Amino acid sequence: MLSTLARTTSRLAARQGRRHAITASIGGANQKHTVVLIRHGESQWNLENRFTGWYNIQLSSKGEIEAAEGGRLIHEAGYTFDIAYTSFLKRAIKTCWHTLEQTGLMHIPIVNAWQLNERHYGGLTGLDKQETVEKHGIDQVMVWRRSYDILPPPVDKKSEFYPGNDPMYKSLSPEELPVTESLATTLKRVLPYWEKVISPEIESGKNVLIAAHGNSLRALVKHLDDIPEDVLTGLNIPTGVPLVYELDDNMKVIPHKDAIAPLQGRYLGDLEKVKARIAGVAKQTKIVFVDSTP
Ligand SMILES: O=C(O)[C@@H](CO)OP(=O)(O)O
Repeated sequence: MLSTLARTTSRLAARQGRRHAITASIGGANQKHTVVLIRHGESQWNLENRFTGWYNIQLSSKGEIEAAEGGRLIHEAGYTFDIAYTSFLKRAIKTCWHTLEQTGLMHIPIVNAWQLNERHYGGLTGLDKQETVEKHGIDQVMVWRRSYDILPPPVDKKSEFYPGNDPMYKSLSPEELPVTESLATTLKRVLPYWEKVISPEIESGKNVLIAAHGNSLRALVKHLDDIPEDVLTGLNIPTGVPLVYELDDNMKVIPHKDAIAPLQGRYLGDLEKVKARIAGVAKQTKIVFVDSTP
């Protein structure tokens, strides 16, 4: 009993110390800013291995747990937020809620921005990723999944997967409604939102949480970490793992010693497990060897 109490007390002291360090650095001459990114927990279509994009699928039950676990890690590490940004999609919104619940911050403002949505997967939306490999070949599918600026085939404007048919997007102009997106075109909406809306809030001293998606976050970290296009193709972001960035006065990333290249921010949690989860994202499409021996 006593040892449990002692452990809890020392954990709380460490947490308070870290909180204090963050606050002190914000008040000092050399301001240091913190932003925490988190990809949503596993969705039902991640589980079913389907191209998702803007489809508004819910978290799987494992994804709910991953999101809460991500929030718990953030809380344990002592981070706190003044405002949270998320997309229009419920898998990211729910992840944001879980994070704020675990950190005791359900009262802070949450801003929903369509600009943080997942990249739109065009005509691939809803298709099984591995079946798509069997039909079109791994090289073609990897071009669609990870090339920087090659667009997947467009979605039919009559399809339920075209955002113009969803009342949720009625405030978007026709030019803003995608029929397909590459990472490059995703970046064209993520980056202005970061620069015009999120970054000024961080510069003003606010601690910010961003709960978003694999590819909208790949676009954001391309900018933050200045990742070249050919390196970005190999970057996968795992579900539900917090990714913490510390930024200097000029909003430049201060590299963390535990960062997994090409990122300079650090993932929270057991890094070996994080690496295994990153590999899991890459393995959603794989080459299948057919045994032709008689
Ligand atoms: O299907 C999607 O929308 C994304 C993220 O789940 O997949 P990928 O990792 O293949 O870009």
